[in-house]
Amino acid sequence: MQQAVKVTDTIYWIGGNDRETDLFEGLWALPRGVAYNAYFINDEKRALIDTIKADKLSAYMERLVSIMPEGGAIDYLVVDHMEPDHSGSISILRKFYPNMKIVGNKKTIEMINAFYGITDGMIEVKEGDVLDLGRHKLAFATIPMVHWPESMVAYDSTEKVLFSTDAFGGFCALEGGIFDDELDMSLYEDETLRYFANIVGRYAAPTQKAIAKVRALDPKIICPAHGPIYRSNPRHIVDLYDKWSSHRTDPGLVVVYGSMYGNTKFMTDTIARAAAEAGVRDVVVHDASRSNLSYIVRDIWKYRGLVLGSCTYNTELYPPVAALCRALKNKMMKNRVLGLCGSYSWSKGALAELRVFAEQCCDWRLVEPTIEVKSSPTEVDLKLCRELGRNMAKAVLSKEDE
Ligand SMILES: Cc1cc2nc3c(=O)[nH]c(=O)nc-3n(C[C@H](O)[C@H](O)[C@H](O)COP(=O)(O)O)c2cc1C
Repeated sequence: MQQAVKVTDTIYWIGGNDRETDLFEGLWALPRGVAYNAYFINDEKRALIDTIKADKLSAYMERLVSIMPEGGAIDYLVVDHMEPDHSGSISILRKFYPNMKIVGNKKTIEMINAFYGITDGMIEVKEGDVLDLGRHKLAFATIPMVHWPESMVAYDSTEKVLFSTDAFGGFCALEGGIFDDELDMSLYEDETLRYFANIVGRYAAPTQKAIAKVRALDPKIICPAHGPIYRSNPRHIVDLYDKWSSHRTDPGLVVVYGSMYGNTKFMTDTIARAAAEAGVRDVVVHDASRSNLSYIVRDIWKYRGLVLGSCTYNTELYPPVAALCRALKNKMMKNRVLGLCGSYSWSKGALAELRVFAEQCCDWRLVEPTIEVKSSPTEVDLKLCRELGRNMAKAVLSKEDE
């Protein structure tokens, strides 16, 4: 039987790892899996913090019963977030523990009804309300749009433990360790940025508000709904989320191309080489057809510069590049510098669409020259590519664009 893991003497991790789902939300690659964290507080009143994706319930239940007295009851289920990877087992848990009260805010309660048809046995909490479990007192704070409108955190003031739901979460299953001091955090930081950029990033402004609330609490342990539990350095993950959600970037360049026969790729490779020669150490090149969008978006979130290159496809932008532009507009990223190039053979199309994209991203600065090539780049075109690479390097390394 799988065992609960102690977070403190009376708080336990009862989550599960998912290495079977290939695409989170049907979109985002999960080569290293994802963890769904949930917690149990063993006090005079027993409380669960969140449930788990329905097909992972057996792991959750095994861990829970490993520390429950036989036939013991659960008094409360706190629902911090209604996305089904956390709420998916509410109905079955309610059947298992019929007297368990479900604790959520007004929006949570509406959603529980809409998702699971549950209308009774609920306790509505508001900002600042406290649930008394005995020794532990759980205070609730809403963090709307991090990641859904009903998202809230629960803070145990007794042990200074914050249950932070999707805030401070990350991809990657918990590989043996579950705490920040037990894991290779360089891997988890990459996977946490990839999670932030793709799942929470659009809601950067609400994330900033959530961070202000969390800093005021100054928790000793942060227990997110995905990824490691932060107990050795909880401020570090708050600082990282703060950096990412305030659009602070590193001096690097992401180069993304959409190319069928290599001509556009030749242009973007030439730009990347010129940027490297001009001193940009971090240059990341993505083939838009092959890299999962989540990695491209992660790297664009990290670095200051982006070069987009696309061939023309049936009068339009090449479809994987169009999908990326659409995703980037949705993310509302700020404070980036952008270079563009495109190719065509008869009617043009790709570069014009990239220029429209640049105008729509009003917080991005367009770096010249933009380059449009007919079929294959000539020596003159390649010279312009090298010029763009050097100008991107200047913009990326300049302090003014920070
Ligand atoms: C299926 C297909 C559709 C294309 N549609 C257009 C088009 O609508 N307008 C145009 O000017 N060129 C069009 N082209 C030509 C390419 O955009 C052009 O040859 C470009 O240089 C190819 O770049 P690449 O080598 O990076 O794939 C098309 C090419 C293909 C294979």
